[in-house]
Amino acid sequence: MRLILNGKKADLPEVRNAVTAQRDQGPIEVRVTWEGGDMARLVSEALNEGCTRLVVGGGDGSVNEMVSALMTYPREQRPPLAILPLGTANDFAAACALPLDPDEALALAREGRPRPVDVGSANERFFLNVASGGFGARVTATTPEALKNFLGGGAYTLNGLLQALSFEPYQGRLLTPEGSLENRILVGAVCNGRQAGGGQPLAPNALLDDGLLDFVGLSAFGPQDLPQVLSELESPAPDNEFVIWMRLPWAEYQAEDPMPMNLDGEPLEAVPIRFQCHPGALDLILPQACPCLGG
Ligand SMILES: Nc1ncnc2c1ncn2[C@@H]1O[C@H](COP(=O)(O)OP(=O)(O)OP(=O)(O)O)[C@@H](O)[C@H]1O
Repeated sequence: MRLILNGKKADLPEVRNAVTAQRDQGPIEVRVTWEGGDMARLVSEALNEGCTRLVVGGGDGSVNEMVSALMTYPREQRPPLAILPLGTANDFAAACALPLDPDEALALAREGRPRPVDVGSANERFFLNVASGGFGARVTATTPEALKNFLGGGAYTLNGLLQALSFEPYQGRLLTPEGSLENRILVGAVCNGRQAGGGQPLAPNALLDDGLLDFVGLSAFGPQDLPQVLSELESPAPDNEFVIWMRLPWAEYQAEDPMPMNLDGEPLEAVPIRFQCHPGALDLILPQACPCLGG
């Protein structure tokens, strides 16, 4: 088993102790990144040396780098991957109920059963967790709570929704296998995992192994639409007018101007953007009781 660790986290005593303790159970080789780009090189080295199980130690950004590196290899050459969550938010790991304790995470990495999971892509870039767009791409302390939480199941506030009225929406078209949808979107997300932005549950029912991505979004609305928006937030349905909920294998966003996107924490600005689900593209080691697995 080979652990590729984000160098930022390499000195954490709990990581060192966990590796030492787990070495009683069997060998763990450790490699450490120094900067962006090292992950791809270390993955290449691991595959050349015949590694049969990889562990990525870091936050969602490191997981994304690992997945992006693995996706450049043919499916049969991608070894099972485990996650040692060491980020601040660890949104992907948290939604998957992965152990946050390094000892437990490494034990699961060693003993756990690999499960095939989907990987998402936006143009030529990959994401394992969530691609968020519009205002969601730049979720900061000043983002109105309603936009951060609008799909979070009641976490939004009426005041926040009123603030959303002042935002300039992104005018575009979503081309899907089921047809084309003209939209003026305030915020949206394409979800393989369930949560992003430090615990925002954007797609609380998304599954990692359904071969589909959850497209969620909030369309621009006027003051007169508020009751309708509130009722759609309460009970999301596919035929909603303002709150978008769709499960699709792919969709393409077309627009005059690019919408800022954020793929597992990394920025992307492009038009068009083709979102694609790659079913079962990766074997991930997940807990037995992972809520994000359907099959
Ligand atoms: N030794 C290092 N020191 C600093 N940054 C590094 C190092 N090695 C890799 N990186 C960078 O770290 C980033 C990913 O880190 P990480 O996964 O911890 O991010 P994150 O999800 O933003 O985590 P956090 O939640 O801690 O902010 C990548 O952009 C990568 O280029």
